[in-house]
Amino acid sequence: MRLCVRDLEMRFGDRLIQRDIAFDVQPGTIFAVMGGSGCGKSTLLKHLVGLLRPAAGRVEYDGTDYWSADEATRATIRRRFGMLFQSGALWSSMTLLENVCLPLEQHTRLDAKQREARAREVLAWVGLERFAGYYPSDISGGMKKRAGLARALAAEPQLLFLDEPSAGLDPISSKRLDDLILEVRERTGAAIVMVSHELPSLFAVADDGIFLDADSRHPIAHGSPRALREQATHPTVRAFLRREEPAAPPQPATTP
Ligand SMILES: Nc1ncnc2c1ncn2[C@@H]1O[C@H](COP(=O)(O)OP(=O)(O)OP(=O)(O)O)[C@@H](O)[C@H]1O
Repeated sequence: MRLCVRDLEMRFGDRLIQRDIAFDVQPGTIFAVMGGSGCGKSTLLKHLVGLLRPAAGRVEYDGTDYWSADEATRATIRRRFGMLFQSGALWSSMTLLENVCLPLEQHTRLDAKQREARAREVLAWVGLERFAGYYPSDISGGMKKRAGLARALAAEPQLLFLDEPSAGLDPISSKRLDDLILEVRERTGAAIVMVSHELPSLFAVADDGIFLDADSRHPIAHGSPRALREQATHPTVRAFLRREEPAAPPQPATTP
């Protein structure tokens, strides 16, 4: 499924978060949403998945404007999404298997046996087949992220939204998750939109992306994180991707 965003403006009440956002994400592309803390990355994801309505502009899926469509069409579009949100923790009272079965109950017509088979298949894919009967409290942070990814993948989404997938993980678990994300793209051909602060992850997986600026409240760069690291001229983008010190603001002239 192709995602196309045009002239998007996001507000909370009177407060402008970002404006003039425009980009396309083709199937099989991993697209990064970058920017400093509080610039509106998670808010953008919520606009893309239909949780927040844009103040202006369009979010189109395969040419259909999400917010102009009727509710039945929107629901059909949403069924093609898989989501791994920061706050979208696993249900603590359910085993990993039950957690992964849940979206299959909601979004597919598979019977109980087929659901379990599919859930075991995706758990095996993320390396958690032996832990299907465990509760989230009994596994590590990295394993929880992988279980969350399994749940997001269970119903074979065409578009996968990942909010800070590797936040809080050690470098080895983080690298493992990056490899999984690349494998997901390889196996499913899904488009993946990912919010991340983790530079190694961004450089390893993303093919394209957008950089949102918290000060000017609009995008200031567009391209793959690797290319932007080499070519971006904007000091904020360079500071973020190259860990350079931002340019010092001009100092007022001092008079003795
Ligand atoms: N429901 C809300 N109501 C009002 N303001 C909000 C709401 N959610 C977020 N904000 C504000 O919108 C701005 C953007 O928040 P958002 O969480 O999207 O930033 P972010 O780029 O994802 O930040 P971080 O990298 O720290 O997670 C912030 O100033 C935040 O305080």
